[in-house]
Amino acid sequence: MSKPAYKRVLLKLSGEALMGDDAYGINRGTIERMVADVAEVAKLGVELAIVIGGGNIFRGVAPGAQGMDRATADYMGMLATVMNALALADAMRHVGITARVMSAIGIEQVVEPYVRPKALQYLEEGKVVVFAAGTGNPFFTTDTAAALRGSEVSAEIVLKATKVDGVYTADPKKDPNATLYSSISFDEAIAKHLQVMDATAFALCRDQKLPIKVFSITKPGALKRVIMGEDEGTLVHV
Ligand SMILES: Nc1ncnc2c1ncn2[C@@H]1O[C@H](COP(=O)(O)OP(=O)(O)OP(=O)(O)O)[C@@H](O)[C@H]1O
Ligand SMILES: O=c1ccn([C@@H]2O[C@H](COP(=O)(O)O)[C@@H](O)[C@H]2O)c(=O)[nH]1
Repeated sequence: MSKPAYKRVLLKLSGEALMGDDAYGINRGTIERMVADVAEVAKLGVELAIVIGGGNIFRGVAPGAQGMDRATADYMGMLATVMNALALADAMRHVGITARVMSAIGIEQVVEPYVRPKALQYLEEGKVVVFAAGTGNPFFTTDTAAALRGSEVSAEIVLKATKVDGVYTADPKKDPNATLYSSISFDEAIAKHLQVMDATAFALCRDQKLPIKVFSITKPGALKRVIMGEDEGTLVHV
């Protein structure tokens, strides 16, 4: 039987994808499907560190944040990711996966703080680690948190599980003529201002020689195919 292509990965899960067809929030069926995909690869023995986005909650409250100072709005966004992380860990518990949530901002009564050696210990023990609250700093994104935590835990690759099936020449949701790359270099993705991830995340991964795979979290079996090293999504490389 073929073996997974990776021993340790950083999986960036789209917050927005969690809302499924709803206007915002967490759709029960969607989170269950996502967790079933995660459980399938965790059971293969792959060490999984997860960063979850917050768009499903944050974009729902965004109109109320209009006129607010940017840093305050960003802290609200980070808190949204904590809610998603808690929901994700709870859904994993239901399917027999042990997960630990670690937050980049101090809210000890709710979740334990991010401590790198502890995160590494959990991964070595086979627990799934969910990194909440992004980088802990405003003016960043959870994509950058994925690049940062992926580098810190020495993941072999960042897997960006999102709503589109890879990196396109333009946003495929806006441009019907956009075409899919099977691979692209960091320099080209940055130079072409491809918005599928922010430039800070691309630059950090490039500097750390940490490849990124962008693929669809809504496509059945895609996560497993990526983990098995099969042809799926777009590879962003040095
Ligand atoms: N060149 C491109 N190729 C692919 N997708 C692109 C491109 N440019 C823009 N996009 C958009 O980027 C989106 C993915 O990035 P985004 O960070 O917005 O979402 P996410 O990471 O899935 O969600 P969240 O921020 O809630 O975690 C896609 O849904 C797509 O519409
Ligand atoms: O390091 C970070 C991560 C996130 N934020 C804020 O949270 C929201 C939601 O994150 P997404 O990456 O868009 O899912 C983001 O828009 C920021 O406002 C942050 O400030 N710092």
